[in-house]
Amino acid sequence: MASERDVRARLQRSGQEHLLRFWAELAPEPRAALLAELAPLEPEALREHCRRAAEACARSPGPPPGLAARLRPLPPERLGRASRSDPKTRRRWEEEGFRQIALNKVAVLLLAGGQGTRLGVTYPKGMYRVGLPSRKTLYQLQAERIRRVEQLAGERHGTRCTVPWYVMTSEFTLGPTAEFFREHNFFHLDPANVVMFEQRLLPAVTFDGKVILERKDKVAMAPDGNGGLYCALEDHKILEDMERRGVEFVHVYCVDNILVRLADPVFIGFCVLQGADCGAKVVEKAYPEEPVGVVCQVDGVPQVVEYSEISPETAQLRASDGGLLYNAGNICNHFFTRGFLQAVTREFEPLLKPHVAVKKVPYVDEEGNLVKPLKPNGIKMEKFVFDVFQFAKNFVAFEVLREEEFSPLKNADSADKDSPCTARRALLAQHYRWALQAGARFLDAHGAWLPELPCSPPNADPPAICEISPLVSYSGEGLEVYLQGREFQSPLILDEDQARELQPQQP
Ligand SMILES: CC(=O)N[C@H]1[C@@H](OP(=O)(O)O)O[C@H](CO)[C@@H](O)[C@@H]1O
Repeated sequence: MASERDVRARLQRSGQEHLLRFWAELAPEPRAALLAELAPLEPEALREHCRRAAEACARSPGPPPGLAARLRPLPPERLGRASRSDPKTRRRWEEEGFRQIALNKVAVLLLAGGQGTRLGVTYPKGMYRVGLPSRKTLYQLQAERIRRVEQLAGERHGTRCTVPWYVMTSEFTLGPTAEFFREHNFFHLDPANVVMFEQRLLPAVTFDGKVILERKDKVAMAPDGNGGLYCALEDHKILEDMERRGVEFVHVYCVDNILVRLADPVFIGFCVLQGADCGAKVVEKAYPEEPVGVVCQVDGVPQVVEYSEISPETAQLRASDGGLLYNAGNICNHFFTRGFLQAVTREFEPLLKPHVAVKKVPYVDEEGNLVKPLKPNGIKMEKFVFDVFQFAKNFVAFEVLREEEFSPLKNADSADKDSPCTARRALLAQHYRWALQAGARFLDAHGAWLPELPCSPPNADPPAICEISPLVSYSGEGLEVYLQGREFQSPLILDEDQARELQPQQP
């Protein structure tokens, strides 16, 4: 283990010796913990990290000057549309996607290192229950969609196949996530096909470039953003694991979208048939200030401009058809070939520029008191997963329907958007639509017909509660055998047991 002297000397070189200012008061155990935390910080890198943070913070907040003039919408040839394509084309994409899945060439990778601060929970977001009748968590829904897509691909191609699930966690989420998966028996996935790995943490820094002490014996550390993925892939030899398994295509997604389609065959097939090395799913932005990044071009190169970095004037610009000019909302669902990820980890990662987030970071003051600041006092530096798009040789975007594929869980129920309540409604409304399309009808408690969609306002509960297990249907397929011409009273919970009961008996 590194000695206090070594660590102190290194900290001096990076201008951060204040981190040991409570050393004399610490007992042996906290001393060891602090040294263990400080020892891996390279002096030059730490000095540079602090310098960049202070410098970025000194610049005026908001979009970089001149950005607006460099932006253009994505050209139409880079944009595919799931909803506006003819059924034959869609089917071709889907078939290709299933073919690749059946060949075991597709993996999913979950970005789950975030701390869920806006949602206000102390545990990983994936463990959250939005209040579905089944009481399923986000993790469970995702696991079941993986199982179902494996099954569908396997049935089509007469084979058994696997979609490995890579889960990037952080120091904050690894322990509880791993335990949760174990407690739930990996949701009946083979644990050998669930690979958890940890992203790095970086110290939070004050506005004048000093690393913050959270306690006398602990540095305030934060995950390095979802773009920390690329270092983490390298740190944990994840691309080698993919290569061993024969994985060629990776669907990367973030944990909070309740409607996420894992390894979506339509998206995968579209990207593969386009010969893309990198792709992003998008939805039409709902309103100019919506907190989603926009997929566009900067100086002719595909990029995402994050919602925190676009000016309100630019976000409000209209195209000639009256719609938003920057309309392609990023839903954090990305496609990468393994080859592209390899090029990123080997070559491009150091070129990714960190973004600055100004946050309230609890700290210990000069007298040793713990302080919970009321105003932002610290800087966290984060890389963004989509910042690698600029290095793609063939980038494509793929537009999907919001109501079918995007309802993120960001805030607590006190907010009117992107909350547990809106996520639950989005899922239940979707399942109600699927059930009606499959020929079900719903009755109220008095036996009267309940209305069919679309009739309920977007923010209301659907007329009947209907929840369909992902193990029964991945994206609305195959429901007619259970539902066609049948009447149900709300709630209908169509899980595997219920499906067996509803299945027509073979003579
Ligand atoms: C760095 C990053 O990936 N930001 C993403 C991500 O935003 P967060 O606010 O960080 O959750 O998810 C949004 C979609 O939910 C997407 O629009 C945005 O661009």
